Amino acid sequence: TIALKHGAHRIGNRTDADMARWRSLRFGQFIHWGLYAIPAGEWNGKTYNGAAEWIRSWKEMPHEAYDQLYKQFNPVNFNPQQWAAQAKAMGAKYMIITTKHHDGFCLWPSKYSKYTIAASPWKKDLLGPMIDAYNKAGIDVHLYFSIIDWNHPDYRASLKNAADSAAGKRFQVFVKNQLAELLQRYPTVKGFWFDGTWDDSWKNDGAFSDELEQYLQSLHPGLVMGSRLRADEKGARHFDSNGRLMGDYEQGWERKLPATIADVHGNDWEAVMTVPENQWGYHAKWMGHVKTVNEILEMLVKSVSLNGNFVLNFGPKADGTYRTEEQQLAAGIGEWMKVNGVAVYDGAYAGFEKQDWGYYIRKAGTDSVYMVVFNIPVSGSLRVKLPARTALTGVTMLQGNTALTPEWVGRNEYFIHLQNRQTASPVVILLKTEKGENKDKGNVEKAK
Ligand SMILES: COc1ccc([C@@H]2N[C@@H](C)[C@@H](O)[C@H]2O)cc1
Repeated sequence: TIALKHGAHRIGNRTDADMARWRSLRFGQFIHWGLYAIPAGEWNGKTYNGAAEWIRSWKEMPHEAYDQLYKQFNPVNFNPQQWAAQAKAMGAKYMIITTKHHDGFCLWPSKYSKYTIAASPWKKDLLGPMIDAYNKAGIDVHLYFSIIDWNHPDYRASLKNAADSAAGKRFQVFVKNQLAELLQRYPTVKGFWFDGTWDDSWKNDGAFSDELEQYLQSLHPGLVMGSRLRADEKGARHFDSNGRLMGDYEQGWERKLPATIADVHGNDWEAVMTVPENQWGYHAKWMGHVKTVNEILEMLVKSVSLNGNFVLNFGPKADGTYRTEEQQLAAGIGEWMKVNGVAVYDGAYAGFEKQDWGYYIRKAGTDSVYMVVFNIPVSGSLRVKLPARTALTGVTMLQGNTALTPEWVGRNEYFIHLQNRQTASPVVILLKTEKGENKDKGNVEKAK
């Protein structure tokens, strides 16, 4: 291995209570809200085909025009209690809010910037009421913070000369001040979700990002921060030059999921997902495929089955309301989570051989394993292959709490025959297992 001063400082996952809590929550809500919701992906009658929150970078959007939008930001229908109730009904256990996206506009009245909600017609802090409402609903809050800041005069993508370096130093002080300010104003937050850390100016100063992470931990012990914040002193990001994960969980799964358990290398990880193909901020015209409830449920369940968290993104409108598609999605997901969330919360990799019908999720630290079935075979027979010397002692269909009698096909293999093959939602079955050889305990049928 290479001697690194600013690489990973820990081998293996964090085992403290704050991280165990983050891991147990499994399902989060991302919220992208800001000035970009005003143009909503359109300008001068033209539609921007990129992600709505990137419209300032569109050649059809003059920077001056975008930078005046804050004068119109007035979310008169903002109702944080309603937002929190919707998230709670959906079954989300944590929420990540954009405090400041790449455009640099702050949703809180930062004393380090003029480009904040205080300068808008709304004037008032948006983060405080949101964090309070979500915490009251029993939902943890994490703060999204973009290092890239298109509005700040000292932001440099790269440092080409002494003047750039001086600006870069001033910018680092600004970042540190804003992050400390956020922790001081909102002490109940559980973590930061950093973004916009790909430019050379950041990548080439691994020492700063390392010191910043440690500084934030010292201000707020237990803070959970993903792998996107840091670079090591050789410019390696997420994984240091020895291939070791930096930060508390792998944060690279954006609009994509790992395929198998091998892809996560034993690390904690989190996936963040858009409802349409690629829109985080509110876009008036969603193009391409819009994910359904069952598609989202499969992504959530697959993530948990591979020891990860899954975060679904919402993009409120400029007036503070949610579009119908997002409201309906939240409600539909919540419908299923009400009955089956027990298979998601505290869920972990089961260690069973993957089958085509769906995913296994182990209730962390127990002998209970849930089967979440997305693909009922034409035969209606679900094959279950247990690890060696694991006996199956009980099978229960969650819906209706119905005991099932599996067919034992020898050694540690069973079939579970489903009577009803028509289902509009994923079917959840609870397996009780115990160490030991499978012998006919009367709770299984012998193969004929
Ligand atoms: C260069 O490609 C991207 C893609 C997405 C992003 C941001 N990360 C997501 C979580 C959103 O905030 C998106 O704007 C930034 C750069």
